[in-house]
Amino acid sequence: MSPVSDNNLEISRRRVLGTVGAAGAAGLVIGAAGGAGISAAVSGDGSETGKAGSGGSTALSTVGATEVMFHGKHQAGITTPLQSRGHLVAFDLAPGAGRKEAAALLRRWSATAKALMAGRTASGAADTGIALDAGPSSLTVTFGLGRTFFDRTGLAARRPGQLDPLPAFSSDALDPKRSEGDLWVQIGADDALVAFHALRALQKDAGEAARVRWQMNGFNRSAGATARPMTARNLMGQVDGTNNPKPADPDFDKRIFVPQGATGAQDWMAGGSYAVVRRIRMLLDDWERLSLDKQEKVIGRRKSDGAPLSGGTETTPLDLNKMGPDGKTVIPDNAHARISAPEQNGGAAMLRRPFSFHDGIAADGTPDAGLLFVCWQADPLRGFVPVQRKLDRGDALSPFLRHEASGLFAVPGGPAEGEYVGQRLLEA
Ligand SMILES: C=CC1=C(C)c2cc3[nH]c(cc4nc(cc5[nH]c(cc1n2)c(C)c5CCC(=O)O)C(CCC(=O)O)=C4C)c(C)c3C=C
Ligand SMILES: [Fe+2]
Repeated sequence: MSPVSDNNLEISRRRVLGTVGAAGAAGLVIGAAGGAGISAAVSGDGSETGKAGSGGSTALSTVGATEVMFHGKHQAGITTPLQSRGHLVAFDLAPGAGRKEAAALLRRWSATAKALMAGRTASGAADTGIALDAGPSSLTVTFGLGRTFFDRTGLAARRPGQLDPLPAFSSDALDPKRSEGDLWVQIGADDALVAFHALRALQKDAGEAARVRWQMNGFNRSAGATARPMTARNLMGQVDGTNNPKPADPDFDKRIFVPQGATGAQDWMAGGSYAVVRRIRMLLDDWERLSLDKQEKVIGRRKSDGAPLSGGTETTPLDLNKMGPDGKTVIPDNAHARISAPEQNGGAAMLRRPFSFHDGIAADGTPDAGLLFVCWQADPLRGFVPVQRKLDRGDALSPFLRHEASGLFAVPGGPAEGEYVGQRLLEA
């Protein structure tokens, strides 16, 4: 088994253990801190996970029993392996709600997230019962704060410069109603009911303090759908995620997380990260009209297995200088993988952790489908922004995409035991 991305690395470990689990202990606990490593195997009889096995003594499957820790250096849902279901939801604080209400809300949300991620029922809001019988199913709940949060709570002086608005890009067709927001929540789980249950519980917890501004639903391939752990595919059919930074890379933490010793306006962000969220519609009818050869040239990689057009396997580094018999570079000058590569962007890198979306068929008959692109970095000005600027100028993929919504959120570090997310900002 050759892991091909950090996500797959983790998935492969999980599945190796999961195979063992089928014959014995079935559940796993995944730590939220630093690389989502597996910290322990737990019994699958339900004693560790609350709801698990409530209907009898049958052990949960590995998918159901896998638990991601709420507490840790970083919030869960950043380096956690991709889950098969996702909800992204942004809230605005209600008129009149300020710092006190925001602190109480984040305290309530943290308590609910912790309980649900452990497979227990929600206590704050009456539990809806949607997730009864299921285990934690790798549920993660990740909380972020938007630029406007700091004005609403009187904390503008502590707003990091990293939350300055993203520049406008020529290919943007952004809908402000589906963009930004005071607060952002990313929910991921390997079970659709567990994910929806968390969404409902958090929405109820918001009570009078905050209202939903926008919500988007996404998905990835289900755990166990492939014969061996593989990098995900997107709705264009491409293997997507291969060249993500890996937790084992020496500069991974520096690139993705705000340093622990951060000072000034950033001190409360130590261990945190910045999420750029883009709803990117794929113009699938146009894309699917391209021949396979043209599709592969647009990306610079083979569609079948994600290998670079310059040769090798999926994990072989791109040879950007390799020339073809026609005297042109084998990976075209405007290929997406070339233009977005860190070596073409002064080292700019980000951790891409997307969900696909499909919201039915639009009035013109085209699928309203694409990518809920979520990327993580210590500083968007050294991650998303330079790369998107470059893509905006000459990416062969751009004609097949439409950026429909955008958000930038500060995602505080993981809460210590007894803490809620954002406490270091709100109670300083
Ligand atoms: C600004 C950042 C990026 C946006 C927006 C983006 C959109 C986007 N990408 C794909 C498909 C693929 N992207 C791939 C690689 C890749 N993409 C970005 C950045 C953005 N993509 C980076 C930094 C990289 C890695 C480059 C490298 O280091 O080699 C690939 C190739 C496989 C891989 O490495 O993941 C594909 C395929 C789509 C469909 C899309 C918008 C919908
Ligand atoms: Fe990309």
